[in-house]
Amino acid sequence: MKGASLSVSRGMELTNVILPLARLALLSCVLFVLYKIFETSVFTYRTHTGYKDLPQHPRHWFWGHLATIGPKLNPSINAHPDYAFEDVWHELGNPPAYVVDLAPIDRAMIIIADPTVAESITQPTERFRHSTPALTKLVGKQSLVLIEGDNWRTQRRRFNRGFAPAHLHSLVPLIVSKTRIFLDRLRKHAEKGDAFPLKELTTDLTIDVITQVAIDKDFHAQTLGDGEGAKSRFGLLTAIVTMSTLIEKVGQGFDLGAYLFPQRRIKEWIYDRIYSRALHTEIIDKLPSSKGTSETSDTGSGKSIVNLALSGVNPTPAVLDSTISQVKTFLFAGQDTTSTVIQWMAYELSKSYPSSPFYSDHYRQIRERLCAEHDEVFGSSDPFVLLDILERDNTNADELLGSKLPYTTAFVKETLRLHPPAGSARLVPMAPYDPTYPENKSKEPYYIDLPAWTHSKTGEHFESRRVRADGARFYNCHHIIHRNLNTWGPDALTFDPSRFLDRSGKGTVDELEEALDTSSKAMDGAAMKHNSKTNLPHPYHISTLPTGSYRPFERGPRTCIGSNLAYLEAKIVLGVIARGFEWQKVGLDGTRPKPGEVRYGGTGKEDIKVGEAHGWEVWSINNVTAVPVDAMKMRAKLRTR
Ligand code: HEM
Repeated sequence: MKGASLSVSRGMELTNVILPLARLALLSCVLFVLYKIFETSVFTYRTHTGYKDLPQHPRHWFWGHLATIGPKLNPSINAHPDYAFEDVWHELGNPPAYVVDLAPIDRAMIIIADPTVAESITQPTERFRHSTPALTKLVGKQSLVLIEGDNWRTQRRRFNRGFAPAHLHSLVPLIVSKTRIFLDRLRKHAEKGDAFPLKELTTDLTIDVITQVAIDKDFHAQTLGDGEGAKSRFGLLTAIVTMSTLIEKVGQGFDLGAYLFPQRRIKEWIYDRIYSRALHTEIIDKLPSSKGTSETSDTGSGKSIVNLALSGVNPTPAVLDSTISQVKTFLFAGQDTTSTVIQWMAYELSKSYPSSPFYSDHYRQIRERLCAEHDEVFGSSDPFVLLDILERDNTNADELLGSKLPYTTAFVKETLRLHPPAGSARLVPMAPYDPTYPENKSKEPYYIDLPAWTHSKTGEHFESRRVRADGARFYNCHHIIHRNLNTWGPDALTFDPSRFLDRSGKGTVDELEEALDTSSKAMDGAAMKHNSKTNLPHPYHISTLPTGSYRPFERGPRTCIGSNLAYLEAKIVLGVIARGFEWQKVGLDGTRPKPGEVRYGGTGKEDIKVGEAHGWEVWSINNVTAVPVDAMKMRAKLRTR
């Protein structure tokens, strides 16, 4: 009896504790839902009234553009949202910018197709000293991509040294040694004659390069088998790849599943811990105080980006934490992007062989010109001799990989024009009050200037005007900007490196950048009249286009820190894959297309529909950056001369 009354009183005690807690939890949920409804209503009202002066589809009074554009952005369509944005842009008559109003599900997004509008978002202004705040979601709250203001400026300065061309050129032998392993793996596929996903090889290569360059550590991504060492279930390399699949993607709208079932967040948290801990060990171990020397390294170079960033700095816990965040960003941003460029270069080369459905003399001549340049600079005896030359003596790597290879540089640039791996997403807090950015102090509305434009279908002319656009997300859609016929001319969709050569056909990256600046100053920013009598290698040559027409690495203060490294890697690899191999794009089943037949490289039924609709062989999907849908399945054959 006594025992029974004891358990009753214990039960009552428990009820007394649990009930108030349950009530509190319920109240919090109700308050949270009410807050969300309030926030959504504010956005819905403001976006419906605020952006009415921007070109757009007809809008539903409550659902905005969700009914018309939402289905095109459905993540189950296995294609990057850029294609949907491009479709809508054509439907609207190719305006300089237009609005996609996703309220009440998500913030409105202003899609930018015109270089001058893109420039206004990314150049410094009085309100945003380092350009409009970034929006990209990336690993680590302290990531260079996410931080703002003076914090960003200090971090960027610390790391700029490690990405400067002079420093990177000193690392050429190291990049070459990694490229040799890549070459061996390619050779094996060529000997077997099998169809293989090129992405596996290129991503392993870029991971090897970026880990070595950033922290001076060789993780042997190219030689480790799956499940071994850093590629084991909880290894660093697995964490890098897994994290990139978990990051929230801009342009995919509100994900109810992620809200209700937070498994993804938990997985993200676990892999982030693994990632941070492994890097912590690497970075702390290499601190002078840990081993009594600052020159510890796998390669003995002691010149990693982290070493340079930490030299002369007091390594406080805050400094180390932020350093780890930056390294995480470099490891993430430095592999997929460059890997993708290499894949598209091989794809563009494949069009120069008769087995491609897109084969023409135009593509064959491009390849011949590229290979002739390599023959001239490196000698024609052995297609891979450039690796020996660059490894032996890197004192003139600058000249060899720069001014001596103008066509190679132009080829890489043109690949980045037609296949940009990333756009740029920015966000302006809403004035006078933004519930999601209460710290925003500005009470001023934000405006963008739309240049005059003519509707491509109706011919209707619209004068330039100033449009209120605060609270919106801006998306500089590099995919559209780089394919804009108004800017790049009628052959904008054709791969042609000559757009980037100077008059003599010999130009360096630096000279070209200079040409860009000079032309912009001389040109008043407006679209140019293209004079076919000028002596330029292409009628819509880069030097005749408005400032900011070409922006694969974005422009302004927050331009990509890794662009020099990406160019360097891409040019060395192009030197190997252009002369050394014959490329053939194949479908997922690896079979060879019949002459004139277009093969699709998708992953399922939906993909095939997407590809068929556009006549594409391969296209991009959204993996935070844009990556080829089928991991670029190819066949490679050793070239005989
Ligand atoms: C072909 C290769 C690459 C492309 C196309 C590319 C593209 C871009 C773009 C478009 C941005 C601007 C993002 C925005 O405004 O939201 C950016 C920023 C950035 N990229 Fe790259 N990137 C490449 C390679 C790399 C490499 C190799 C690294 C590092 C090792 C890197 C590190 C970064 C970082 C840290 C930022 C942020 C810079 C800042 O805000 O100060 N990227 N990149």
